[in-house]
Amino acid sequence: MRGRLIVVSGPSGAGKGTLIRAALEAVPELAYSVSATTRPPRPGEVDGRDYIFLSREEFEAWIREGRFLEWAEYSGNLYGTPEKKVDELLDAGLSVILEIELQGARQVRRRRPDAVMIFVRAPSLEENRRRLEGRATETSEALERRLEAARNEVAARDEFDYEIVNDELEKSRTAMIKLMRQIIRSPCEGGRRDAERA
Ligand SMILES: Nc1ncnc2c1ncn2[C@@H]1O[C@H](COP(=O)(O)OP(=O)(O)OP(=O)(O)O)[C@@H](O)[C@H]1O
Ligand SMILES: Nc1nc2c(ncn2[C@@H]2O[C@H](COP(=O)(O)O)[C@@H](O)[C@H]2O)c(=O)[nH]1
Repeated sequence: MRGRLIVVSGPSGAGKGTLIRAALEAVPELAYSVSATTRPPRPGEVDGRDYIFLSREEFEAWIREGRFLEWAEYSGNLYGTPEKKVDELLDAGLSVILEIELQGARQVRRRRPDAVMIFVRAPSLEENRRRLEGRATETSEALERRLEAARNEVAARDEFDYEIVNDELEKSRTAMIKLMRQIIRSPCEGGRRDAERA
């Protein structure tokens, strides 16, 4: 049986990656879609595992060749989901998580109406700011750009099927794992489904 396509979106710093890592460790039927980006690697990031790091010219060639399921410009860099790999994983019976921002999530929703859409946010924008500051991966200018984008993203949260408010970490990890198991078990019906808030 083909796996489910699962989009996890929400502001930068909300904790998407943290919750996705917990779900990948706990649920063997899940796979992670490795995105391509023109953003430079952060210390510790590995090409092919965290991202496929491309130059802008290479990324634009991939766009022309139709290799992306979705792509978007975010905070001055390009990000995109290579489509072929996603379909290979789905055909192998795995459910595939896309960790992507809002413009990309909307594209996936249009192109793959059977995708399940999950929104992750921090309990407040102030807490989101604290997390981004604590992660210390952004310049102050980039951090402000990400928080500006976060305001628009939070305003769009009703476009999603499920929402996880990532407040207390252990509780959110448990909610994410439970939700992933529930999605994997549920039949693929296409279109929107009843949104049980996580
Ligand atoms: N519930 C939580 N309470 C406190 N800190 C958290 C919580 N969840 C995640 N964090 C921390 O917040 C920071 C941002 O988390 P993470 O990198 O997972 O966010 P993200 O949404 O994946 O961001 P990006 O979209 O930029 O990749 C990290 O330092 C992480 O350890
Ligand atoms: N539209 C897409 N957005 C993506 C993709 N891969 C990651 N992202 C999102 O970009 C921002 C910034 O990520 P960061 O690693 O620089 O912090 C974040 O919201 C990611 O979810 C993608 O393939 N397409």
